[in-house]
Amino acid sequence: MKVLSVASEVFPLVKTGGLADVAGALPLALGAFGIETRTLLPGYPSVMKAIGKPAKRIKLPGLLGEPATLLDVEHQGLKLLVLDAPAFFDRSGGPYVDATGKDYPDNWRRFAALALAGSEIAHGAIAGWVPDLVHAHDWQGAMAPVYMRYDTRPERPSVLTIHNIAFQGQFASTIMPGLNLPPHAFSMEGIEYYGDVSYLKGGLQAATAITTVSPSYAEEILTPEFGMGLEGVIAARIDDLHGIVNGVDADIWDPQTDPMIAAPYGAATLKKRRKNREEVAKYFNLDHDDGPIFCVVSRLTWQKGMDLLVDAVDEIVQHGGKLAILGSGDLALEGALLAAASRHRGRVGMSIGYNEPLSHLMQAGSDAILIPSRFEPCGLTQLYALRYGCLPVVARTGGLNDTIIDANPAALAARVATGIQFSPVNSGGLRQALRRAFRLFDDRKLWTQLQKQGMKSDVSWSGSAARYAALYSSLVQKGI
Ligand SMILES: Nc1ncnc2c1ncn2[C@@H]1O[C@H](COP(=O)(O)OP(=O)(O)O[C@H]2O[C@H](CO)[C@@H](O)[C@H](O)[C@H]2O)[C@@H](O)[C@H]1O
Repeated sequence: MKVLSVASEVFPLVKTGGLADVAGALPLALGAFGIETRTLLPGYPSVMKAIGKPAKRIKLPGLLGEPATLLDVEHQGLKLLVLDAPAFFDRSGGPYVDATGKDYPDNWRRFAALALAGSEIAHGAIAGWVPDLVHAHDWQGAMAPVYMRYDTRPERPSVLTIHNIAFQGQFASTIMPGLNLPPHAFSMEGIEYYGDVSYLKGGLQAATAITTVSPSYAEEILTPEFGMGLEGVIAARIDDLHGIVNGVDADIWDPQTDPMIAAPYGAATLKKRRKNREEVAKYFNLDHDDGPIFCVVSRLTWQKGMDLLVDAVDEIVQHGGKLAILGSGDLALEGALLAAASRHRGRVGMSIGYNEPLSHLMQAGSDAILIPSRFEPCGLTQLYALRYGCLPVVARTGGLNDTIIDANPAALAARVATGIQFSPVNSGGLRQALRRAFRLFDDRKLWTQLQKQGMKSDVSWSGSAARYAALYSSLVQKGI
């Protein structure tokens, strides 16, 4: 089977968050099920620089009036179709924001163009390679099923995956004439949303099936609390909704072979973690004592519960713990955490920014990772933590609920616990979870047992890739 994946970021070429990890790893895992995935992604300058000479260049008819070429290239095992469309993607700054952090004003055109290219590929733009199905990711890819639906040529099945419903790609209706869609697409059944245009809503209506990245989150987004206004649209499609938990690329995230950590180790050689722990302490200027090192690797946002972390810092320090934070995001949260770091020198350290190698070292050298998210479609950092023997302390929500087994008495007795879950997700809940973590850490034998149980968890892609493969097959067999 041939599948076209449409994503705005793909690891290792361009990453701002978990979407890139999934878009980079899932195609490789699907190979084992006889599925050949090609991934369509924007030709940002960094991507254009990183890819070698393309095997083929395929000229597309002008995309929304701009010249565009597909570069057919293989990169680290991934088959890519890089959309070389300089009017949209050749600019300094990030994938979505300019150098000052402001959204590009033409994001609506940029990601409509990406999606339109996906639809053109589905309709045979590449001679000899017509996908059986298109798999689009998040709002940036969501218009691919929309363009396919409103095309007069025969439609192919499509899947839209929601990685984060908080980002919906909502724009003023004045963009309609620029989208090259028939006027009736601006309707309840199409992309109209409270008088605006919503790419995600349009995709949810047009895609043959909808997936999200954990079973719990699939249930949560049916409620007003988590659906962010789209709960009604999703409820109407409940028969086509699937929750499939993410996996991790087990080759990249392997403490036995990871070149980004100070000392490799495995479940049988946990003592070797110590060297990584020392390096984390050194990097963050933390005291070299036995108090547990908690870490945070995250976007610093309300979603991730970083205001709850601000409230919990003093508690960590009072109990003799230490905290290493890597992240960036909301300026007020950055400021509050920096203030905590200067208030607690030697106990709290912070690195603002995005640092992939450091994130690996922190998983390898910290004792526990804190993930107090208010909502978490899946979450990947707790899965990396399981692989690295770094105990996840997580909010009981979404994928965190589905992937971590709380160290309650029954789970401890059955020797299946892999972390700590807390609820309600508020400052009190997090502080209570921290107190539990300190108690467990005091019993080193038990702590080691928890680390080992976590490291035994199957967080690979194999089970979930099988579920995607089965879904694709059923959709292709059923047809439109
Ligand atoms: N400062 C930093 N430096 C280095 N690395 C950093 C970093 N900040 C974050 N990261 C990395 O970025 C990724 C974040 O992935 P998550 O799944 O935790 O959340 P995100 O909200 O981006 O993804 C959304 O999509 C994914 C994929 O489906 C869902 O798991 C998730 O719930 C959903 O919110 C991880 O690989 C993490 O290590």
